[in-house]
Amino acid sequence: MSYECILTELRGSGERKTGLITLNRPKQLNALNDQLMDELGQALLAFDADDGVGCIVLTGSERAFAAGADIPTMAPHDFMSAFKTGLISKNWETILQVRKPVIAAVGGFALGGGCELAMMCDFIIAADSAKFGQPEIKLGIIPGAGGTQRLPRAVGKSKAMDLLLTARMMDAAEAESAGLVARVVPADKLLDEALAAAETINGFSAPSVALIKELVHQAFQGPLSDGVKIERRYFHALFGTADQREGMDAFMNKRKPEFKHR
Ligand SMILES: CCCCCCCCCCCCC[C@H](O)CC(=O)SCCNC(=O)CCNC(=O)[C@H](O)C(C)(C)COP(=O)(O)OP(=O)(O)OC[C@H]1O[C@@H](n2cnc3c(N)ncnc32)[C@H](O)[C@@H]1OP(=O)(O)O
Repeated sequence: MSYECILTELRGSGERKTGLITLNRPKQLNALNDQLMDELGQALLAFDADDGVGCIVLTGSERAFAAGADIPTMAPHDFMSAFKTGLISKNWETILQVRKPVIAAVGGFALGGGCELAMMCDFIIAADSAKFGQPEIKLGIIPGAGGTQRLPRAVGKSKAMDLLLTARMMDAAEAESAGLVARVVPADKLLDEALAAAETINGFSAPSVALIKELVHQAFQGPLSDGVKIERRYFHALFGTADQREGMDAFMNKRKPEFKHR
């Protein structure tokens, strides 16, 4: 499949590869327009459906992961046109349908919709050059793709309010200490580190990987007691897989497991 606003390729040396998606509107700092998000949705769903793909890595350019929704696209709208069209691509939620891990490799600016997109991924590895923010208030609007909901859950109420109300950016170190980012790496090592993390995950049992992703997202949905109950059932269920037998046999026989991903 050829795209205009993104680049896609398969990376990795193992049986299960990593689907690498690079946002590719560098002149506009990867601003998210309809075409980019429609292409991103297609690429995400294609990698998710490919049994040869274990993980997906989403990245941008050195200067910007994404500087937000495309402002010239939004500017002409009024309430009714925004309300009727949903304003930006129907694909806003597509990334949330993906069952495989999506790692955001963020260098440079991740602002507005760019920060929201990164927060929709399963975890963020940031370059030391990364800057995060939700500066929508400067445009006379507010975040529209989960920024006011996911940011407080990631960094706490006070820091989220500070970032949302002052429109200031936070650098990679602050983002990591606040809990938004899993780890910070040198900018020139960002993609290597993200692909290495994906390669590690690709080697583990696919049912375990999928259930960990599903259960961590469940932790934000309901009461702890419900989440623990659901986790316990999935824990028991994995004892019905060949990979559980392979994983425990490999440990007891002091050898590397060869998971069959079932
Ligand atoms: C399939 C699943 C998809 C899931 C998608 C999930 C996300 C949903 C996406 C929709 C979200 C909608 C709701 C969202 O909350 C709303 C927003 O995002 S509003 C926009 C928020 N962002 C901003 O306000 C940042 C705007 N940009 C800047 O402040 C500055 O550009 C900068 C980033 C601080 C960099 O400044 P400089 O280094 O000085 O560089 P320039 O300003 O000269 O920029 C270079 C070049 O890029 C163009 N550009 C930058 N940002 C945008 C943008 N957001 N839209 C369009 N174009 C942008 C800028 O105009 C310059 O272009 P040039 O003038 O040279 O032609």
